[in-house]
Amino acid sequence: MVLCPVIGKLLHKRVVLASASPRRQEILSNAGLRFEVVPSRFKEKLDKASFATPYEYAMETAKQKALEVATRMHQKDLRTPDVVIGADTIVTVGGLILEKPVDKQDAYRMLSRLSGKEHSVFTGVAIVHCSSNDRQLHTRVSEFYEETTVKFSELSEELLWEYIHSGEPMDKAGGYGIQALGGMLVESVHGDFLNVVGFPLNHFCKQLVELYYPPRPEDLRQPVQHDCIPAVDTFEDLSDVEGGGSEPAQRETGSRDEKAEVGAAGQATAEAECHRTRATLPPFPTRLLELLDGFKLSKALLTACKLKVFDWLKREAPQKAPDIASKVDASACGTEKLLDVCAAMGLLEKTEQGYSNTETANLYLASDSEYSLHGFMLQNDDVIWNLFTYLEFAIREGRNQHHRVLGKKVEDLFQDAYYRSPETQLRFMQAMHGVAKLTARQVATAFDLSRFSSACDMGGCTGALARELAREYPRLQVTVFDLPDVVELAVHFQPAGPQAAQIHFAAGDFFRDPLPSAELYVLCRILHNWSDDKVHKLLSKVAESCKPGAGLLLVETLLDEEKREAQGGLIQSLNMLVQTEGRQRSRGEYQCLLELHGFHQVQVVHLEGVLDAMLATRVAP
Ligand SMILES: O=c1[nH]cc([C@@H]2O[C@H](COP(=O)(O)OP(=O)(O)OP(=O)(O)O)[C@@H](O)[C@H]2O)c(=O)[nH]1
Repeated sequence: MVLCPVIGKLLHKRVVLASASPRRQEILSNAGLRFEVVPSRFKEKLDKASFATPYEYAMETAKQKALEVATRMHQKDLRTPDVVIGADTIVTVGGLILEKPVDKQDAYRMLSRLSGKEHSVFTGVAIVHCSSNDRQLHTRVSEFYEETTVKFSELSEELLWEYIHSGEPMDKAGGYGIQALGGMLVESVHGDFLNVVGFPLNHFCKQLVELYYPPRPEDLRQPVQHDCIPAVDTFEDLSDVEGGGSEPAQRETGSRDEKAEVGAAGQATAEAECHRTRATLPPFPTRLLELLDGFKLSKALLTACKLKVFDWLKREAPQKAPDIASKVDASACGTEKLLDVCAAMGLLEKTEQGYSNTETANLYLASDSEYSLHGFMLQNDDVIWNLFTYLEFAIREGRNQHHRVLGKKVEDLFQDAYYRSPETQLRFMQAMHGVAKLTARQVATAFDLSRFSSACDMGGCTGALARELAREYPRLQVTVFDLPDVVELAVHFQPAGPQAAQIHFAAGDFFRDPLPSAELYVLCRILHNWSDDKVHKLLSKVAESCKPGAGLLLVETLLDEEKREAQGGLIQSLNMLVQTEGRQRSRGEYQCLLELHGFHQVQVVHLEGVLDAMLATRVAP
């Protein structure tokens, strides 16, 4: 049901939300709006000093975000949207404009400025109506802003840092999310709460009413409240039997009379249709259909990686579809379709001259980039995709599905599945190397580890994390402990450099062989592979090898205790089910495991992305 009937005016139009903000998406879809999401690429770098007021800055940014999307969609030969909505939320305090923090220190600066004070939150909104004539894009912009004042309690340093480490501030204006943990910092709110969250829904509906039902001259003679959303019977009066054209209504005197001239039967049918639509048409299931299409998008991304499309385009760009097709040895028509989808997903740029990589593709999808995830993509395409086709069996049986994919029994997960041939082992190691390189710096710097002089990275694979630990702590000696086959290949992943002397590889099986001695043991994305029994076995071996005061650095994606949030973590749970013998665990579960094995003083830091790091200290037994 659409509460605000004017939202229904947009149901027949192609509406695009030019925003990556999940909050805006949620607010608008809860209001029954059907829309596509195309995040804007407009860089939020307007000169703040050139605006007389902060809200003008927010409105202009919102407008530029929406116009960038409208222009890009029009140019890309996608169908020009009818309406593009852009928004920008800022916080102002003491004459300063605060946007999203760039790092934890920035979040700290913002939140300490807000502590104990009142500040304003402005959201600027732009509604851009688009039309296309002779391939030219025409736009009409309607913009507005909303202000809400929020007062914070005095925040202690401890609370402030705990909040920052939760990771919540990073993608939020002013460094807090009033709708979640940040709500605990707030003493009072004056004005529209949703405006603080990122989208002033009430004002938006009023703006639509103004756009689609501008007051008639006779209304203007009567005392009419223009800032209200009309009551439902007012809307009945205003109902538009055409169900909405692509333009907002340009009400002219007499437009009602024209409707009155419609034949009685026709009017009755149209009214009945209008009532039926309003009463029975449920909100369009945009999100559901996007979820359904998710696997097709993944497969398109994986296929483009497998065909090395991004490698060819990194070498030479722009290139037309037939040229790429001949290089990747594929049909021209199929390649063009794949390239267009990649462009629509924001992985490629499409211009008259041809296709080029976006920055994301150059950074992460080309196989020779420093932070390439190409190996991880291939592992997903060749192994994980197949395992997920048996998800139903995994759910029914409660175990991994390698036996179905491989057609034989798997006794030893790594030897029989991942390392069953030199090719599968290399692909697995390349995948792990890509992910580890991307996250190693955050893991190495999550805590101050300078008190340790030796570390053992258990199952450390190619040594990507060891390298970052060595870089961060020049007096640390790191042993990478992994299976003999892994150690043999790992040298190929180790670049020469000053850290090489700090890193050593030791071959062994951590379930069977003695562990190398160290002051700090690292288990990074290891325990989630194993059953509770094996986790106990491993932790007791680590505990036995530790002297009092030794550390254990555990890195995993932690589930929340109720297993409701952290979509990434919950998907990892399914991933672990189809792929491994283990499972994702919550912070509480890990804390219990650690304490049971004599590791106390557990500290937790949430890292960017989905990982969490826990540091615990071995106490005397
Ligand atoms: O209490 C809350 N305050 C603010 C937010 C979220 O903060 C961001 C504001 O950033 P911006 O307006 O630049 O929007 P982006 O997220 O970068 O997305 P665009 O693609 O639209 O630029 C916004 O997401 C708010 O929702 C919050 O969640 N709580």
